[in-house]
Amino acid sequence: MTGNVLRALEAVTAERAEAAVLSVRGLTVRFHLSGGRTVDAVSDADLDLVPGECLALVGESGCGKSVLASALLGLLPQNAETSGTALLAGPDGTGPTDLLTAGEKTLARTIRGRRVGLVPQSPAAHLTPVRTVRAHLEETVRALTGTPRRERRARAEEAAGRAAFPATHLDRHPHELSGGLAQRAATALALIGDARLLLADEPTTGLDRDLVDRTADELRRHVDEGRALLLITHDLAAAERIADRVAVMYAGRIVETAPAHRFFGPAGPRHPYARGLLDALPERAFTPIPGMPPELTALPDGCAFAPRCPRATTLCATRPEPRAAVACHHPEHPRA
Ligand SMILES: Nc1ncnc2c1ncn2[C@@H]1O[C@H](COP(=O)(O)OP(=O)(O)OP(=O)(O)O)[C@@H](O)[C@H]1O
Repeated sequence: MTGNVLRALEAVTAERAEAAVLSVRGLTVRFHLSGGRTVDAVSDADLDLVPGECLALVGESGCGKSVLASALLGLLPQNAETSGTALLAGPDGTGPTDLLTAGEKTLARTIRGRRVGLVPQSPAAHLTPVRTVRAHLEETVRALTGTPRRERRARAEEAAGRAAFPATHLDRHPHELSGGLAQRAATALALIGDARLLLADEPTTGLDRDLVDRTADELRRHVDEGRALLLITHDLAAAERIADRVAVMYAGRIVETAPAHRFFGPAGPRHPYARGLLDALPERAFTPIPGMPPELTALPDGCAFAPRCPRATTLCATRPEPRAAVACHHPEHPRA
């Protein structure tokens, strides 16, 4: 890659960071365990999300995706040590908030639900079993918007409508809902605060393919209305369906970020791990990546994927810095 191309890419990155709803730099999360051991769950992650864009964060189970999301929401446990910045753009001309240093009071009162909407991993578990969907919606309308009692019913129905939750099912309890409807109820709750950033953590887990597609399409609709969506998923088919860009995580690091059309298209990803993930899909080569991810308590100094990588050389004993959004000493050539 020539210096000019690299400079052009850097300029695009700087421009994106400026327009970003969320701009994360050097996000690192380390858990301290008893006996002095540590878990490097997220290392030096950078990402930007602009309005009207969906970024899918993908990677195998345990690679740090949910920890990254929890860090953004200030929901990490006490034994976590965090560094870096995660700037959330302020509403209408006000300055950004660093989600990593904001206090719990700020996060609870002004961020979660209001400026960041969370679409949870298991919607049924997220809903209180003894309350109807309407009661959930009205309570969230009250808590987030301070709407007077007489208008709450209409606001709750509006919120249900925005998430395509049927008005006929509003008086049902969570156990009376199908997986798809529970997902829509949870999405309706996430949309009430009208947050510009939505964070969806494995929103399609446990759904059948048809429901995965419908949930993904609904989330895309909210992106098309101008929201930014960080979609955390190990479901590459869902990511392909709705993402504009894909960030691939391996052993706590983002190893490649690419436009979705290139990542899933004929050119393919450039990091050997990202290519391995795609090749492992049944509808593609159906060839699993050999070996297992490393323990996050004992990460090597160099590239963590090297022991599983067909392209590894002695150079990989040193950590590859990201170049043109790929952290690899020997990136693959585009397939087409
Ligand atoms: N409180 C904690 N203390 C110590 N380690 C933790 C803690 N929470 C998470 N971890 C570790 O951090 C790593 C990343 O976990 P994370 O849940 O983010 O993975 P993930 O990519 O979201 O996986 P999945 O798709 O299975 O949810 C894992 O090794 C996990 O065991």
